[in-house]
Amino acid sequence: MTPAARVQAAIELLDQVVAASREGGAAADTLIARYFKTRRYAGSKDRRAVRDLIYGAIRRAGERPASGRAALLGLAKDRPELIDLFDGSAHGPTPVLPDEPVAEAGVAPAWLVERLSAALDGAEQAALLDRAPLDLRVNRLKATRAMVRERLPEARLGTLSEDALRLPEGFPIETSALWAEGLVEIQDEGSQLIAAACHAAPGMTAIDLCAGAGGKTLALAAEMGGEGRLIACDVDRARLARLGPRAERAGAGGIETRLLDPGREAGALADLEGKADVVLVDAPCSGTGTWRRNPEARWRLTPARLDRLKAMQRQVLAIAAPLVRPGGRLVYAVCSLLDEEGRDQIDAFLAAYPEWRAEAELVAAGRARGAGRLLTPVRDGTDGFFVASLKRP
Ligand SMILES: C[S@@+](CC[C@H](N)C(=O)[O-])C[C@H]1O[C@@H](n2cnc3c(N)ncnc32)[C@H](O)[C@@H]1O
Repeated sequence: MTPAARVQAAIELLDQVVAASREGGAAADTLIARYFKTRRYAGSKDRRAVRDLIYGAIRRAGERPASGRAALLGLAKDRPELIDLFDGSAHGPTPVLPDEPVAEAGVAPAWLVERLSAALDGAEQAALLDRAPLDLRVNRLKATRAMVRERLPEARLGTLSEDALRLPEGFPIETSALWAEGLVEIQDEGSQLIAAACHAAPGMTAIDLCAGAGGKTLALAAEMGGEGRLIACDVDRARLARLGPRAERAGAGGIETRLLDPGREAGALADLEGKADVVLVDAPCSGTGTWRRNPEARWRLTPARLDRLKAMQRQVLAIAAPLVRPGGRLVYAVCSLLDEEGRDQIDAFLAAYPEWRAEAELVAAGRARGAGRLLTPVRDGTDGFFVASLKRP
């Protein structure tokens, strides 16, 4: 592909990304993969260059742009050499007209910036759009960090979690034997800290209430060493079904799964009431802390969707609390830096359950925020999270 054709491909794909963000369509990565599946003439260098243009344009535009072309013209403000490629050549973009729309630079839509500003300064907000490294969690059921490092000299030691290794963005770990043999899992170091904050140990009963595909369940399983009861629950059948093969690869046997019926969760969990040493509530959230990995997510969020997510968070907290045994703990986490999903939810929980206590020592990272802690890309080098640990008397 010529450089101009790459720009045109990026514009076409950005059009799709913009439409998908408006209509609840597929993620940018999926759209890019689909696009190149039918364009075999594009080599790996072309794909990389187009991808780089697309993500550069997405990261730069805070508000959802009017079109793919507007998004790319926005990027050209920072990379003026791109303007020369709007040359009207056979596969390239048409020349730029006066007064064409150009996407403005920004961190996020204005309503979101206003809400993020409660907890984050400008630098912390901008870092939400940095490029993320690739973090691994060494699976203690099968390996030690030293063993893995010997086979993976490119990896640096994570500084916050004792199981973490860090690789450069884009490292093809999923094609490695280490991954196929279940010695490592892809997991942000912040997620690893959240699982560690549960203090799961052999012999315990632990419930991962919002387990999804089991990223944190597998970390809990490694802590428990196959002894005790680990129950992974979710309302999403497809996500929960992905846990089985992952657990097998990780050598984590004996994990129970429970598919919950929305609105009837408490009934399905009645036998576990007052039994859990720890309940992890990795609640559904806006994902403002994960924009480094999917920056177009900020064009998808609306105030109404955020309200629905907050209602779900209140609901999963209310489902979780009765499951905790006296003296046990509930660990609440969201990959969001909005106070309304983090600090304020826990303030409301503690007002409703005044005898419960927030634990101050929960992760050796981040900064205090209300009754919990906030992890941020700029300070901790992790995705953004709020986490709190609540002890039942
Ligand atoms: C942030 S994701 C979990 C990610 C997962 N813990 C991990 O580490 O990969 C939140 C999950 O909560 C689930 N969820 C939403 N409402 C729920 C409910 N009422 N009960 C249980 N799970 C729920 C969603 O289906 C979603 O998989």
